[in-house]
Amino acid sequence: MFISGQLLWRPEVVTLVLTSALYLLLRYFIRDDRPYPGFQVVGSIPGDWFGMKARKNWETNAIGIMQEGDRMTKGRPFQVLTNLGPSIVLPKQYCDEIRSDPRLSFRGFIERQAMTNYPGLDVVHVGTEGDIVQTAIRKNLTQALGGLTQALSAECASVLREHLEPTNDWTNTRFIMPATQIAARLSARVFLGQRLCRNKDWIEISIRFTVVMMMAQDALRSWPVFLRPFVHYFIPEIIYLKRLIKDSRKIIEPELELRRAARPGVAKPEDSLSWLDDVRAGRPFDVVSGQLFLTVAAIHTTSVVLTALMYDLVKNPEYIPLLREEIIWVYMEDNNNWNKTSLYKLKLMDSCMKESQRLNILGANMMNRRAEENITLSDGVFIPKGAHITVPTYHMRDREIFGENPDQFDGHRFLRMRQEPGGENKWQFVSTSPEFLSFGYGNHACPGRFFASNEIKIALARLLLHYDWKFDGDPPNSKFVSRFVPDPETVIRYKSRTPEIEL
Ligand code: HEM
Repeated sequence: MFISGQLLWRPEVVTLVLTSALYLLLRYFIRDDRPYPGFQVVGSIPGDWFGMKARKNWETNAIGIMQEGDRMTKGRPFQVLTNLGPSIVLPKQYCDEIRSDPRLSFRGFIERQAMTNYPGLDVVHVGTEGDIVQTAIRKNLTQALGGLTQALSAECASVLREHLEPTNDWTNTRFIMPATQIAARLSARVFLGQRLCRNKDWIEISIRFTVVMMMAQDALRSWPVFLRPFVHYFIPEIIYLKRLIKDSRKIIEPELELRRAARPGVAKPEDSLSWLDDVRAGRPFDVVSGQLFLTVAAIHTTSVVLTALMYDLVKNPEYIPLLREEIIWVYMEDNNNWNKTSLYKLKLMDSCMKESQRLNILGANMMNRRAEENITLSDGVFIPKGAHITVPTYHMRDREIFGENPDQFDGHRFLRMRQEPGGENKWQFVSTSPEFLSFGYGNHACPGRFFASNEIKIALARLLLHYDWKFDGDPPNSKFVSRFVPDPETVIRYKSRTPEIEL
């Protein structure tokens, strides 16, 4: 007892104890996950001082927590402790009120999610300045889409030759890999143009960038808030991310210089490199960051949606011959060509795509925004400046909205819903509404969804006409329950078939 008492007062032990106490105090008081006043917290765990268990709970059971919140508050707003910090959950009846409120910013959400206050991670912030990317997609890309179908289809054929080699035997593919290549190459075709779209280094960077960025965010977030300003310089994932940005500059900037140096009057290539430069109209804007932001927004989202769709079709193979028939009919009706309206006519395909997206939504919550001012909603709910809000998506399996067997894949569901009065515009793959939040809703709803829709249709037409598909064993599923994440190890099987028509 006496010896241990003496030991306790040795200077090194006292220093250690005081340092540890100071560390714990700082960690407790300087944090970014303190709940907001005035909203019931759902999903917290007593004694979980640093919110570690609550974050884990959110990761594995976000839908369950929000459904519990809905039950506890009888449909009123409440808050949850997400892995990014607290968020106020507004049920879907608030969607129309908040959709266009300029005081609710998407950029603020990105700032917290991507930790854009740190060099390297700030690339998505730089890339979204002045809504230049968003305008270029809304205005230029969407208008150009009708004329791009043939070029994208040819690009897709080239990807498939390389990544789903022709074979007469049933062959395994980890489908997320070719799906990612398709999304990366088709995106590169419209983002960087013909000259750079097959540049292997760029394709590699564009696929890797999002993954490294997410790893870098996780690595930094694992440090206590007060240490982050010191440690971010030494985090290997952030150092690697900065290298990828530098490498991107080496690829994109010479092409940009060439175009800027082109003689006036010479037509510029139709791609986002030109559009971003046009839309910025002399305003300072880093086009390379803009392109990297676009790859983050476009590639893994599209490849995951395409993968979920293929899983659903191999699980429900009765749709494959019906879809083939529709593709052949539309293509032949349009004089053996993809013209401006051909993809719109693929209505069963559109319905299957939407059904798959309904069942395999990428997030348990959407419409993530930060309040840039104090806001009082029409029913008196007060959202303090700086608070983050979000809307749950679990109602996308609601029988009252979507009809019978809402947990089962029904490829005709949205085709039927489109035929009901007022349904034609509401239930297309690209339509957004409070009931269907896969592309978000309102001012910041995904502007790239029209391009994503075309990419998926073009790719699926080739995947179904040129290959047969099946799976052996258990049906392929998502890695997580609350959001669709394909397990990269999941294998489905394919073999070549002779297409009835040459696309
Ligand atoms: C199927 C694939 C895709 C899905 C599921 C998807 C989903 C989303 C979602 C949920 C949002 C947030 C919307 C909100 O909070 O209201 C978003 C935003 C965005 N998406 Fe997509 N997206 C996809 C493909 C693309 C593509 C291909 C592009 C580019 C061509 C793109 C560009 C963007 C941009 C720029 C934003 C930010 C909008 C803003 O800041 O206002 N997305 N997307």
